[in-house]
Formats: sequence, structure tokens, C-alpha cells
Amino acid sequence: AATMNPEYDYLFKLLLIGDSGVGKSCLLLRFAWDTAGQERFRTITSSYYRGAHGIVIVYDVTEQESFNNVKLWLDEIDRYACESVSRLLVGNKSDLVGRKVVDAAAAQDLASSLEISFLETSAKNSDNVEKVFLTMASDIHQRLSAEEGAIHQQSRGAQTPRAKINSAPVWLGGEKQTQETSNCC
Ligand SMILES: Nc1nc2c(ncn2[C@@H]2O[C@H](COP(=O)(O)OP(=O)(O)OP(=O)(O)O)[C@@H](O)[C@H]2O)c(=O)[nH]1
Repeated sequence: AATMNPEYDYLFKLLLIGDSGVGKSCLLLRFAWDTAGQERFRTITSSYYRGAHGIVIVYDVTEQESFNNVKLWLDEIDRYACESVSRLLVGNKSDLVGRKVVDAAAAQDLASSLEISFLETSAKNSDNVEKVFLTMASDIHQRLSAEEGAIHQQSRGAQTPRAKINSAPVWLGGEKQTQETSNCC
């Protein structure tokens, strides 16, 4: 539990999802992330997504099918994860240059249309692997800080009745948020 470990300031739950064989386990091992044994947890259910702050959707740049299926994984996220969850698209196995079939431009287009970041990685030679986790951590941190700021703003407004007139919470994260409290993140 976070309160029992003084060695970090933030504790984020990250998921790596994607087709079988795209390199999720290798990416995780390469980064030597504190996985708390969760890499063994394979059953994809709503409980797996619950509480996730960030989700990395991985495909294999040498397997077109794994890229096509990114859309299905995105549907899963929409269905089960928190609406504002940070997402990142990753094309792994960039070291296999001669076998590459998924064009980075196509992946970048998809990522741009979703307003998410895209990176190509190699778990084999560690290319960009650290960047995946740093990008994710910074994205989540920014979003949570912005949401926290907005909540404070809101509660200050509530204490000053006049400030409530015509006021609405400002979400600096740029994503549309409802005022309903969500305990999923
Ligand atoms: N050349 C190369 N091979 C990789 C890379 N990442 C993973 N592999 C290989 O791809 C295979 C699958 O990697 P895994 O990490 O087990 O894939 P996974 O996504 O965890 O697969 P599942 O456990 O079935 O979901 C292994 O043989 C890895 O050695 C990479 O960046 N480059």
C-alpha cells in the first residue's frame, strides 16, 4: 500500500494491453518496473481496468493484424476503463526493420485522431522503452494535477456563494468532464 512505502511520491496503476506476442512482457521486464507480480494477471475483465491511471496499447510493427486490433483494444478501454484514463500507443519490435509492415505514419495518424501520444519501441534493444513510461507518468501527473486544481477551485467556489453564479469547473486537462464524482481513478 502507498502509505506503507515512503520511497515514492506517486503511485500510478499502468496497464499494457495488446495482442498476444506483441512484446508486453518484454517491455515491462526491460524497464524493470515494480510490477508487484501483476504481469501474471492475464484475465482481462473490468476489474483489470478498474483504477488504471494509464494504459499502453501495444502492437507489433511486424504484424499488421496486431495493429488492426488496436481499435478493438481501444473499445475495451472505452467499455471498462475510466473515461479520462491516459492512453499511449506503442509500436514494438522496431529493431526488426526488414520485417516492418506497419507504417509509423499510419500509427501516428491513428494516435493523432485520438489525441494520444505514439512511440515506436524495441524491447530487444531498449529503444524508447524508458520514454514510454516517462511519457505516461508525466501525462498522468499533469492530468491529475489539473483535475485536483479544478476540484480545489470548485470547492473554493462552493464556500463563496457569490462565486457560484454562472460558474462551472474549469478542467485544465482539456478533456470534457462531468461533475459526477467518479471513484474509478
Ligand atoms: N525482435 C524483437 N522481439 C521482441 C521484442 N519484444 C518482444 N519480442 C519477442 O516477441 C515474443 C513475444 O514477447 P512477449 O513479451 O512474450 O509478448 P506478450 O505481448 O507479453 O505476449 P502474451 O504473453 O502472449 O500476451 C518473444 O519471443 C519476444 O522475445 C522486440 O522489441 N524485438
